[in-house]
Amino acid sequence: MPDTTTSPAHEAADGGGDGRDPGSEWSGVRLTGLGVSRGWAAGPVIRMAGPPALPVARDVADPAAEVAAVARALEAVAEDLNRRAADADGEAAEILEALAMIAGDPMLLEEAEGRAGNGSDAAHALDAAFTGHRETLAALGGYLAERAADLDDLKHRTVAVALGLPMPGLPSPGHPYVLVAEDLSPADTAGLGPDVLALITERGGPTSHTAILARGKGLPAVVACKGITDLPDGTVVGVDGGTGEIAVGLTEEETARVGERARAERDRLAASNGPGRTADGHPVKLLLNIGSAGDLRPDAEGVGLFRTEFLFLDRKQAPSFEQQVSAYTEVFGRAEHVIVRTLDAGTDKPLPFLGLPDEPNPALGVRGLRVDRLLPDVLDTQLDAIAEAARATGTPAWVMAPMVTTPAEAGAFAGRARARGIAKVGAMVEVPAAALRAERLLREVDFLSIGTNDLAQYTFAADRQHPALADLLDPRQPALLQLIALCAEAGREAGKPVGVCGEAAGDPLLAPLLVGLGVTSLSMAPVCVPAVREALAGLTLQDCRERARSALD
Ligand SMILES: C=C(OP(=O)(O)O)C(=O)O
Ligand SMILES: [Mg+2]
Repeated sequence: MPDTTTSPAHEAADGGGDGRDPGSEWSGVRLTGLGVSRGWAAGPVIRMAGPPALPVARDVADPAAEVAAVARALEAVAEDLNRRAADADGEAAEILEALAMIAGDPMLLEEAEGRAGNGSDAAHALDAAFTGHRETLAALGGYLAERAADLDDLKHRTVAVALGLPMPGLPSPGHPYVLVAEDLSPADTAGLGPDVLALITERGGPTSHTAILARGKGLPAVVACKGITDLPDGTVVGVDGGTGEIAVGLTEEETARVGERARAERDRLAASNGPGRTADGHPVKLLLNIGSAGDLRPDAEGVGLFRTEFLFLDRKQAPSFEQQVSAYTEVFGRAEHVIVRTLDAGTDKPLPFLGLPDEPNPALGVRGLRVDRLLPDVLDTQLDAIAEAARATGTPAWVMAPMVTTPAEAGAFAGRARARGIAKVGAMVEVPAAALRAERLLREVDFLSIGTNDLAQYTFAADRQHPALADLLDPRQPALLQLIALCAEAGREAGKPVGVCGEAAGDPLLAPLLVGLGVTSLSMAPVCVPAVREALAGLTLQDCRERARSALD
């Protein structure tokens, strides 16, 4: 593999800066998707393989060769998992080691070898052996039944090896690469290692949680890119996460230039600092959207959205009170103002440990605060843990609930939070019903935070993950702006803060418009702060208001 890689991804490059688009200078074939996380990168693509399809059983001429192939496949999978475990730490390492042990289980080997010795080809022998073990575990119920999904994962890996296909799951080629996938789960995205330069998916939408996680990691990302999974592994591409342009077959010189541009842009934006304000000094708090303490930045004005569910995405067991206290304490100890959002599970953010039932229409089902209807203990434990972390650090906790729909829900949530001594209680506005009743909501809570990602999804009845509906989800749509204006007006009358924490807040073209509508803070991925600060500093409050007025028209 020639050394054609560059890694601006981890340098928090932002493509918005000097107005030049390095993509416009790239030669060769182009593919286009939706740019969802700005920054540039160049390097060889590697596709994330899906589970292998089991072909029709072969006639076996040499059973001994199949027996040997079975053993080799199990060994290769165990070795790969152990290698990954050595590179990981904490819980991830423990999970990988446990999986490696299952792959090395002598009973499994004996079962699969027995089938291969009796005339099955290696892939079918492995498939049958894993399926048998899975059924046994599922029948035992409880914790062991939960391990059944692990066996499916191992089965897919070993069968892929036996068929000579790449193992499914995140690749670990040992060099930097651009990750290409049909789609990625939030857990896959959260687990991306430092060798991933950028990610490109064939499906996905601009406000999907995969896009949000990529932005949080400062990783250039393009979604809804048709044809990207047809590229052979190793093809060198240039990625512009701002425009969504992918240049295929970049030259070495072009690759090097991408790295230089990204570095220069990073340096330029790093020079911007200080609190958010317009040219005439109107203050607008610029806050961070984080998923863990690792996303914090020292120069920020605080955290406007701590997505606590991102801490627990791939867990099979509910996090304990103590584990939560420790995670929240880590953040409270390092930031003075933190708004914690209680767990927002469901639809595109599955939390397996909750064991929520499958639903025909999950985005309209039991998600966010509604999970409390089925599992009230989960919210109680989380509020206890937040209150304890606040006490331990002396940081006054601000807490808000996702997917609040009615003032009664807001009031009930506020009552439970206040009973624990939580300083400020808020509601997210993500459902049009909540925006329409913002004034009533503010009788129950101390602040509102507008989640434009979901508010757009529910206002326009357009799935936020749907690549073909991005135009409907555009937050410039007057209907959405009108709902935001209603909330801001209610906040002004009540004398209570109303912020925006959806992805719109981090867009330097939209941020002034939101300020013009009257919102008091903008919370965004850390990588977006410098460009938004710069955009606000170039306009007066009156300019912002005029932009808002013409957008509403
Ligand atoms: C901030 C929001 O919440 P999330 O993206 O996590 O659903 C939103 O919906 O805008
Ligand atoms: Mg939301």
